[in-house]
Parts: sequence; structure tokens; C-alpha cells
Amino acid sequence: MAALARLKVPGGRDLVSEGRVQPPRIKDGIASLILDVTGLTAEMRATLERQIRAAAIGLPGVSDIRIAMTADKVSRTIIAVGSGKGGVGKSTVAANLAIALARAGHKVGLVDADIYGPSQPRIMGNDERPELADKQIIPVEAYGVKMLSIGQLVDAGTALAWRGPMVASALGQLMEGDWGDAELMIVDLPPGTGDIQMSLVQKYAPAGAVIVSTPQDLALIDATRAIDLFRKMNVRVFGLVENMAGYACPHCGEVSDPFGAGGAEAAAKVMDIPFLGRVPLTLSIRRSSDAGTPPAAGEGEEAEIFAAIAARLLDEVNRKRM
Ligand SMILES: Nc1ncnc2c1ncn2[C@@H]1O[C@H](COP(=O)(O)OP(=O)(O)OP(=O)(O)O)[C@@H](O)[C@H]1O
Repeated sequence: MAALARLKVPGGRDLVSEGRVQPPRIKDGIASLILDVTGLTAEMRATLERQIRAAAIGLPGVSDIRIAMTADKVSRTIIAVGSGKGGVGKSTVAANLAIALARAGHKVGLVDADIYGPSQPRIMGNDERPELADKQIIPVEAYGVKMLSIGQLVDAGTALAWRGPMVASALGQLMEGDWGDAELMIVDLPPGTGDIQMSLVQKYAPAGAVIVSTPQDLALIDATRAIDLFRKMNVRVFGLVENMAGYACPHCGEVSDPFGAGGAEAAAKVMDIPFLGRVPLTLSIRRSSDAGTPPAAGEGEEAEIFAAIAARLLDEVNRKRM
């Protein structure tokens, strides 16, 4: 224990004072040790294991060491982000919500499960290939958010032709990646209601869903259908986000409503679900999303809009189901 007391948990405090090891049992020169690796990534676990071996093997009476790792399962709150139809800005909202939640002090994971158009690597500005450790994919990181995208595993064209079981297995690889201490998981779903939605609900029991819609009637009709489906599958709908609402002219500042106004808020009322907020249609959101510098990570009005929506979402998540 004295030799182990000199070791630090990667990114943390002393191994022994954190209570991560119990005194080892030593028999026939073999030390058996139980190590609590709760919240540590595969890489941190491997580093710690190496350090323990280096510190202990060779001590008087210790010729080998067996380390059994245990971990409390981190309880994760899965929040699905869906939309009735494509192109309404669901991925943009999912990415910026994830960043806003991380900025509010939460450990956040972002899963891009949109097989029809995996766009998180572009929006989050990170298209690194994730690595594998112990058959688990290790998420990459951007703006304080851990992220995995179906686009990092295969190209979108391939995934499009997949049938149900392959879709489910790809979703499984993403969801069961090495998410470490992530407590909130934002899952960017494909638009509409298909295999990925079904698999997510059946296998991973999301705490609830956020629906993104533009204010047009057509988009709202599709959003209503998505909300209906989640409800039928017994998934709580945390609320509706209206995206691309009100266009502020960058020259004169006048606000116009190319897609109508207030439609989503009214629709939320009719459907009796919370309205989480409104994101304006701006050139800067389009540019920053496409350039991999999401506005929620910056300063100013747009960052505040996403922070406010994230705060409302958290209120809903924390509210007990009635
Ligand atoms: N509030 C906004 N203001 C301006 N442009 C936006 C806004 N929201 C999204 N966009 C832009 O609209 C396009 C579509 O957005 P995004 O990819 O997020 O939509 P999606 O609903 O996820 O689409 P898909 O169906 O392809 O998954 C992108 O070019 C994005 O930058």
C-alpha cells in the first residue's frame, strides 16, 4: 500500500486516498488487487494498470500482480434529438445544445446517429477517426464534448443502403463506446421515424426526446408525427425547439419571417408539450455551423440563446414525470 500511495489517478488525486484500491492479498508471490476504475477512460485504466505493475512487481515477496477492475455504472441520461423532416437544423441544434450543456458544467456525450447525413464531424470541427481500445470505440473530443459519429465509421453513402440489423449494430457501437464519465448523452437521430429511432428506444431507453422544427406548417405537421411516435413508444417529449425563426437582416436589422412566426410555440401548446425556445435564422449560424465553430462555444447573443434552451431542457429532464 505504501508503494501504491505514491501513485496518482490520471487526471485526479492520489490513488489510495481516493479509495480506489483495497489492501492487496499476497499469496505465493502473487498480489491480488481490486481496483475501482469508475469514470476512467480505457486509456486512463491502462496507464494506471502499468503504473501499479511498475510500482509493485519486484517489491519483497511480490513477483506478479493480478488486478481486477471494477466500476460503478455511470448512470447516463439519454436525450434524443429528432425532427419530422430533414434539413430543419436538427444536427445544428443537437451540437449547440451539447456544447451549451457542457459549458453549464455537465459531462456531455454527443452521438451522431443520422445515417442519412452524419454532419457532426463537420459541425463540431473534428473529423478525426476514433480509436479502438478493448473493442470499444473511444470518442473524440470537441468543445468539451465527447463525440462519436456514424460518419467516422463509414461513409454516409454506404450506411444509406443498410438494413435494420446493420443499423442497430452501428448504433450499438456508438452507444457502447468508451464514454467514461459522460452523464448526459445527446443523440442526433435521422429525420423521421425509422430503424434507428426504434433501436434507440428499445435498447437504450432514452429519458426523453427534443423535437426540432422550423415554423412552416409542413415541417410542423411532420414534427407532430414524430412527437406522436415517441409518445406511442412511451418516450417522454421534453419539448419543441423552433429553428430558423425570424431572419434579422444583417444590413438594416429588420426582422422578417421567411418561414412564418410563432407556429412551433402554438403547435407545442396544442400538443401539450413544453416549448424550449426559438433559434433565429442567421447567416452567422449557417457559416459557423458549416465551418466547425458552433456558436454555442463562442460569446454573444447566439451562445446565450442556446444556453437558455439548454437550461430549459435541463429543467424538463429534472422534472419528475407526472
Ligand atoms: N438557425 C439557423 N440559421 C441559419 N442556418 C441554419 C440554422 N440552423 C441550421 N442551419 C443550416 O441549415 C443547414 C441544415 O442544418 P442541419 O444539418 O443542422 O439540419 P438537419 O435537420 O440536421 O438536416 P439533416 O436532415 O440533413 O440531418 C446547414 O447548412 C446549417 O448550417
